[in-house]
Amino acid sequence: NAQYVRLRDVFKDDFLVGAAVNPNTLDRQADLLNYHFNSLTAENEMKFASLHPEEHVYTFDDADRIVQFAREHGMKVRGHTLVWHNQTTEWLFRNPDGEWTDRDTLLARMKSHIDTVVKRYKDDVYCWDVVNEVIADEGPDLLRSSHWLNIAGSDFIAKAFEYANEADPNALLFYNDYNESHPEKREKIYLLVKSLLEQDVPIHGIGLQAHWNLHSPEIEQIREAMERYASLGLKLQLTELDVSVFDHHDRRTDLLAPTEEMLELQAERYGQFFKLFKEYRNVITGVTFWGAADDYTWLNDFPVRGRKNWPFLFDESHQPKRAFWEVVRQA
Ligand SMILES: Oc1ccccc1CN[C@@H]1C=C[C@@H](O)[C@H](O)[C@H]1O
Repeated sequence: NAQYVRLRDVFKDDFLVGAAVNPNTLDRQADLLNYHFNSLTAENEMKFASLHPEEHVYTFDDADRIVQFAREHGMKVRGHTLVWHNQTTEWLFRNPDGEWTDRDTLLARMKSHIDTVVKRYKDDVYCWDVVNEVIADEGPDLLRSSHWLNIAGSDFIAKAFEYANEADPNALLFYNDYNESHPEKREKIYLLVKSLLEQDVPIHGIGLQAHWNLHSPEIEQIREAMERYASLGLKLQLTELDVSVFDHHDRRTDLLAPTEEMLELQAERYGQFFKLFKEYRNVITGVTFWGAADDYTWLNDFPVRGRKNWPFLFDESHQPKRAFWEVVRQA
C-alpha cells in the first residue's frame, strides 16, 4: 500500500514535492508530511500580519516551529509571502494620527519588514513568494487596486524584489498568483514579469498557485501558461495545488462526503496534471499542495464558509485516495 511508495521519491529526479502546513497540521499530519514530502510552506505563519502585528513587534514562534520541523526532517522551506494585499496589518498603511501614510514611509516599512524576516530565515528558506497576487483579475488594468499600489505607486513591486535580494542574495525570488492559467490573466502576469526582467529586477521564478477543480482549467490552458512563463527563462513552481470537488461558482452545501464520480474525476485530473508536470520537469522545480490531506483545507471556508471539501491525494485518515495512485502511475 502507500506506505511503500513515497511521493518525494517518485519525483526525486523531477521536482520537490511540498505541502502547506500550520501549527495544527504540523502536529496531526507529522507522519504523512515526513513520509511523502520534502518541502514545506507556512500556510499563514510567514504572512505579514502573522509575523509583524505592530511596527516594533515581531512574532516568530509559529514560523520558527515550522522551520525547525523542516530542519529536523531534512525538508526545504518556501517563504510565503512578503508583500500581499491580504492578511496584512492596518498600522502598515497609517500614520499615528490615523491618516494614510506616504510613499517613502511605506517603502521604508516594507524594507524593514523584508530585511528582518528574510535575514532571520536566510539559512532555512531557499525561495520566497516575494509578491503575491498583484495582477487584476478582470478588466483593462494590469494591477489590482491596493493600499500598496495606491500609496507607493507601481514600483513597490520592483522594490520588494530588490529589498529581498539585498537581504539574502542566495534566495530564489518568485512572483506568485492564482488563476494563472486563464489566458487573459496569464498575459498580464507575463507582461508584469517581463517588465521586471527588463528593469533588471532580481526575479528567478513564477509561482502558479494552481487552485484548480474537476473541470477547470483545461490541461491545454495549463500547458500554454507554463510555456508562456518558461519563455521568460524563469523556473516555475506549482505553489498551492489543490483540486476542489466543486467548480468555483458551485455553491452547493449538501455533501457530507465526495461522490464516487467526484473521486474518479479527481483521480483522472491529478494524473493528467502530474503527467504534464513530468513533461515540464526541466522548468518545474517544485510542486507544493496547499495542505496535505482532506482532514484540513482552506477550501472548507472558501469560497463557501463552512462547506467541507476533499481536494488532496490523501483522505481524512491520511490514507491514499485513487488520485494518489493515478499520480504515482505518472512517475
Ligand atoms: O484562489 C483564490 C481566489 C481568490 C483570492 C485568492 C485566492 C488564493 N489565495 C491563496 C489562498 C490561500 C492563502 O492561504 C494563500 O496565501 C493565497 O496565496
